[in-house]
Amino acid sequence: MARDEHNGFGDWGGYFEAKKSKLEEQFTAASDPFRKSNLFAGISIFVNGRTNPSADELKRIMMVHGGTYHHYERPHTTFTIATNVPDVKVRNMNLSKFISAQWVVDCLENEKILDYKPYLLYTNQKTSQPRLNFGKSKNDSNNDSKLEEPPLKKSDSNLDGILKELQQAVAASPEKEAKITNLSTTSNPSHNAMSAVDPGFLTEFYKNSRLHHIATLGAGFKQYVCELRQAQGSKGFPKRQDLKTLTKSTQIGSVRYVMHIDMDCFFVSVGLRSHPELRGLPVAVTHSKGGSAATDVPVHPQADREAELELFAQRFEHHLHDNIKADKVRSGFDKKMSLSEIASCSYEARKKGIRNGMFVGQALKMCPELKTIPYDFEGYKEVAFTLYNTVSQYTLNIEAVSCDEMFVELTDLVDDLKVDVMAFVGYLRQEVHAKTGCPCSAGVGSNKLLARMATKEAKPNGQYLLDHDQDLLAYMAPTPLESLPGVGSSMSYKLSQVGLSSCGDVQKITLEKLESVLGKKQAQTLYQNCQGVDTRPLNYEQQRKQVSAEANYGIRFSKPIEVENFLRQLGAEVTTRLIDAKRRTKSINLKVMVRAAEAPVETSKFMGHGVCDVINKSSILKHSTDDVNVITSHVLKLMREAHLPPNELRGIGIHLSKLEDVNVVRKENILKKMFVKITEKKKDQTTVEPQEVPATNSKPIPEETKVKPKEKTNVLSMLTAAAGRKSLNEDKVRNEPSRNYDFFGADESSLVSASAGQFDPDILAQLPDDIRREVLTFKEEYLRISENDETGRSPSKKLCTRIPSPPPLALAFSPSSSPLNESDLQPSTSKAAIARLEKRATRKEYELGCRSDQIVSDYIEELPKHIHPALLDYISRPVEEVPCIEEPNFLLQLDYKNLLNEWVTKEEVPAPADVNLMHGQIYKLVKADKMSQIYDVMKYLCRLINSKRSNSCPWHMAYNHLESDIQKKMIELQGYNMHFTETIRCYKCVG
Ligand SMILES: Nc1ccn([C@H]2C[C@H](O)[C@@H](COP(=O)(O)OP(=O)(O)OP(=O)(O)O)O2)c(=O)n1
Ligand SMILES: [Mg+2]
Repeated sequence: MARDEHNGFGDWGGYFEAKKSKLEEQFTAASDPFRKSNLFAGISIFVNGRTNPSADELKRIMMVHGGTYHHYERPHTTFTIATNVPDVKVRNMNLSKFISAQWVVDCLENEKILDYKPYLLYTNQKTSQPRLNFGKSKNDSNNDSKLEEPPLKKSDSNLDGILKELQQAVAASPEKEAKITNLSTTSNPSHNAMSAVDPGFLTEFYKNSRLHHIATLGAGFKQYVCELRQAQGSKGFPKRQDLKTLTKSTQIGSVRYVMHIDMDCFFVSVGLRSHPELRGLPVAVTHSKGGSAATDVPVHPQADREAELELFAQRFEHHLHDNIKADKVRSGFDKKMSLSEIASCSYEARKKGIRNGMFVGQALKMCPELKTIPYDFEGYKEVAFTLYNTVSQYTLNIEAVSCDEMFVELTDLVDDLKVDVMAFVGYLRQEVHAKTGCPCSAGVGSNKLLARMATKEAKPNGQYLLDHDQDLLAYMAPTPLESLPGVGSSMSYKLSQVGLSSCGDVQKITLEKLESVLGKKQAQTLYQNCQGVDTRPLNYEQQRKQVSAEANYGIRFSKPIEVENFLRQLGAEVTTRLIDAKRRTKSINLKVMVRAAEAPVETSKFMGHGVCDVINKSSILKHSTDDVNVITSHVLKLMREAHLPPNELRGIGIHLSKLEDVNVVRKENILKKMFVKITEKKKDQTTVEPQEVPATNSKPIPEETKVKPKEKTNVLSMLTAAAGRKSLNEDKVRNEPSRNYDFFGADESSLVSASAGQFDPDILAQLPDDIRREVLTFKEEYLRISENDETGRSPSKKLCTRIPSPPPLALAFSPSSSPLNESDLQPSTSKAAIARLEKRATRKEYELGCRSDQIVSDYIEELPKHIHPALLDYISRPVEEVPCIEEPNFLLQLDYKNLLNEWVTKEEVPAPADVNLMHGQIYKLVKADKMSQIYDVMKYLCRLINSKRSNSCPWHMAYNHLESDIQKKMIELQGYNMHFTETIRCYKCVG
């Protein structure tokens, strides 16, 4: 199986291609002896009609000055030289390449390649490349008859929204672009800088954010394919008729063909269309202007680049096990080098060791002659649409991956037309190149994995078929594991720890061994992948699962009101995107990047985010929404709950998930039904109004969203923790005034909704007398303990005895301990569904108001670190009355997951009795040699705990304690350690 360089034109096409190539070869051979200069190196011309100088003279000029003369127009012809061309021809031609012969003459005279734009024949904007005006009517321009038809299918109304957004995003004036570019290079940042406080910041930020453009385009094309498929009906593919002339297939029987197609150095290829003089050179697309601007970047006097980058590197190494990123960061130590990233670099640059994503400063060290070109977001969009529209003429079995990449199922097409698959691929690539002026590569295999592998072989500007009779094991063997789908830095680290780094390594071990490292599901997939097997189907109708808006540049605030204003803008932005996607959300997540305590205040990348801790907080809604007021008010509430000082914020994002289609008729709400039943059952319990009513929410909170706490301990925890937090905050603020900010009472902004540290009198008033008394007693005691803490006496014992002890797990065995019966959960009666719903119900209660686990955990989080061991002692202390569950071991019961689920989701702090019980049951499993059951139990338990709030430290401690105990027992009884794949993710209590 050799690389298929065949152009795919089959019998008739092959002749012309051969002829063209021969003429080119003759031309090249003839030119050498007469070569005077290499002025036109990398440039090819085709002369169309009469010109002055004549075609012969132009040919001679090219010959002696290193250029190429094409006797026929080729897709890769750089320019078509002409005086004018009849309209009828123009319609099928790429106008961006038509220039006057005078350009050749002037280049020769000036002895350098001049900008060709002033010589363009067919454009109404002589100084730039002709632009495709999406959404603009044909009559808008006098020259429209001469302009190429936009390659966009205009029937698509939703797409118009995406396009409009993109169009606005790329319509930045040059001055504005310059302003943003200067942000990273200005020597006096405070004068020119635009920060998130400026009202126009967000618009400006998104205009210039490449990641925003890539993400928007990628999501847009997934939606585009869906809509093309829905609009397709029974129209068929008339363009398939053109393919009937292709080489016939020699394959007998049905063989699966999946194609992966990807543009070559996409951003660079698009950019080179307006910079042909740079073809063949090392080129990179980046915000940095390159040259001295990239090697002599002014840095804030208080920024400590080395310290900051070392912190970054350590985080990459220790948390993500990503040495590549760590090395990249360390490469940026040089004080004056630009930290702008290279979005894409040409293959000539790659030969010098430059890679996409590298810092410009570092790249310039490797290749000082590297040329940098700016972004052309409009161009990327235009080419991407042409790519998708070209493929969709032949088939709609397309899985959009990103703006420059897709998978295409070719099996039906090839069967239908009985053509050679690679002949089709060649034809398609030629068509894309001819229409866009940009090369692409394609790989074909019997599944997605192999198709993508084949593309790697094909690049640049080629195509490759991984034959069905190829020895796949041998082919896959050298492939590094991290290049397989789903293998990220942390999984590849885990694998490398047990000596597995390539597919060949995995091929040599058993599946069981791999399962003990990764767990069943991941191991099975990886095992198959390493053998070239990939069972993933192509996903044609990818529904949007998440919509987000995030800014991690320019985030500098000093007052809560500024944060609030910004959140309102971001809320509006994310809601617009949600509406454009025709979706509604049920889950609102606020992601905040906060300067890490050890990170310098001034970041070395001006207005960048520097080293941060990431905090995520979410609200789960009862009903889906696309109302900007609802979304914004939840976001404000979440920010308020985070208690973060405005000046420490470095990045803010809103992520909307659990999306529902606006058009889908809602099914009966099972949860609502369940809540009603629970409420009925708990008529005797106290009812408490939700603590917070978002100030900005114009709509009243619906009756059913008001919270009914399950147990008095929740209310107690909430109230006592508020007091505790206040006291501890005061304590901390004294030592470290800029952190542990409390939005409450800090400013007269509308973020303020409660007075600091005080029990809400309204809630207090609604409590039954006995609880109120307990709360007030507890408050006094807590404050007294805090004072003791200040004087250095450990309050741990007292605190621990006051932490509400939930009922032991043993109670969970009694059906009456749950507020739910199976009948409450109609129509589903499966136990898994019950467990799921219970978990959701519990979570929902927390989100909607109680948040008891959050409050207690916050409270524990605030405790001085030295108290953690005491807390662990408490959790793991031997309990005299360990509930006696002899046989059968509940961890061997079918529904053990339900029990664990109930235990973990319902309790803020694991009760010692329960922890003891778990230890006892697990010991029995160790003794009975039930390793896979221990593995499954621990994995499930760990996942449950990790899915709790990140600061559920008592649970983290309990789990880690359990795990280390198991290892001890393993060594003692079995003589070896178990390998647990799940670990607790908490940087506060583990480390
Ligand atoms: N982290 C990223 C990933 C991608 N891109 C942009 C620039 C790329 O040109 C384009 C397409 O990404 P590819 O991974 O396909 O990379 P290229 O097309 O540049 O190179 P290749 O020829 O390897 O496909 O997306 C980016 O700016 N930042
Ligand atoms: Mg690409």
